[in-house]
Amino acid sequence: MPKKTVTVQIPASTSNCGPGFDCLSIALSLYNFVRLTVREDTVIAPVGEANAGTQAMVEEAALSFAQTAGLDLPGFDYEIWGDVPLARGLGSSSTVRAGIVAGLNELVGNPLDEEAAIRLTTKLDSSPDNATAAFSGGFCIARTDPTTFAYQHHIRFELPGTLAFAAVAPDYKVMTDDSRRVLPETLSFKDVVRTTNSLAYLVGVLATGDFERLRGAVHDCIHQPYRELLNPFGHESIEAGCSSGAYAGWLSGSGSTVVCPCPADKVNVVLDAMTQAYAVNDIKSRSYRLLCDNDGLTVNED
Ligand SMILES: Nc1ncnc2c1ncn2[C@@H]1O[C@H](COP(=O)(O)OP(=O)(O)OP(=O)(O)O)[C@@H](O)[C@H]1O
Ligand SMILES: N[C@@H](CCO)C(=O)O
Repeated sequence: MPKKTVTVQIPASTSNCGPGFDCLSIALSLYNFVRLTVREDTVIAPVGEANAGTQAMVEEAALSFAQTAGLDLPGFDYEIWGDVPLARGLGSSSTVRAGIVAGLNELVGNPLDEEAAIRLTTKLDSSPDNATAAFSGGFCIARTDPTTFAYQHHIRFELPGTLAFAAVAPDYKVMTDDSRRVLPETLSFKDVVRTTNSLAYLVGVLATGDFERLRGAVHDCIHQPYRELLNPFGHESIEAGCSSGAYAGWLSGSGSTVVCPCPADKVNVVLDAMTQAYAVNDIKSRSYRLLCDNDGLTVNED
């Protein structure tokens, strides 16, 4: 094996973007890092402490990578660090899984192309939206198989630095599994029509860059309303952001972070308003001034 140590930088992402459930995602300028160093034996070991959950997540990703690539599993030491908050809807679990897959792929000579690596990460993480943005960067539209929901392909385009993303992560966690359990089995025809219209319009606006057209146009009736109980004051925070100059707002992924796309010169005032909506209800929060990451994950040999 020619390479011994690689470090992968992986962007966070805000998925769904309101109406684009499980298919839209925007990579963000907030990062996690995964460093892998090949060992002489077959052990997979953390550098320093790691909890059992993280160890299991890394081992599962490594085993699946080896099976998919048709290779013997190399032993390696791993380190994971970065700024993406856990269980806050900014794709933290996807960053870790994508980092392991991309790092191992590089160490063994890149047997998987990007689409195969995204497919594997989606299989591990069940989030085609987050996985696509983590690898490709930019604004991504993921296509999944209509029967199995397995990842197929994606389309991506870049977003400019004039468009900022005000993100506020309240001081409570929401696990994706819990947030999917509250979703309904069936939906009303009107709710699907409303959401589909908004989804198509949102993609059109982001593709053409006339962001003013987002105002009042981004609605979701198929998952956000059902997730409100798990995300107290998220709706109020989005409303406050929109009233302070944001173009729109949505629950990021499965929550708990809320994100408002806004003109870059308004991001501070928007963030203040969004944060205040939690503060008046005695909920602490962390705010992030972000841009779209148009590069996606990068792999560097140390
Ligand atoms: N940096 C990390 N190190 C170790 N484990 C992590 C890390 N990031 C995420 N995880 C694992 O993933 C779980 C969170 O995954 P989950 O899918 O619920 O949230 P998320 O990825 O932050 O949100 P979303 O998928 O909605 O964007 C954590 O509880 C932890 O077990
Ligand atoms: N699209 C996913 C993202 C979370 O991983 C969801 O909303 O459940």
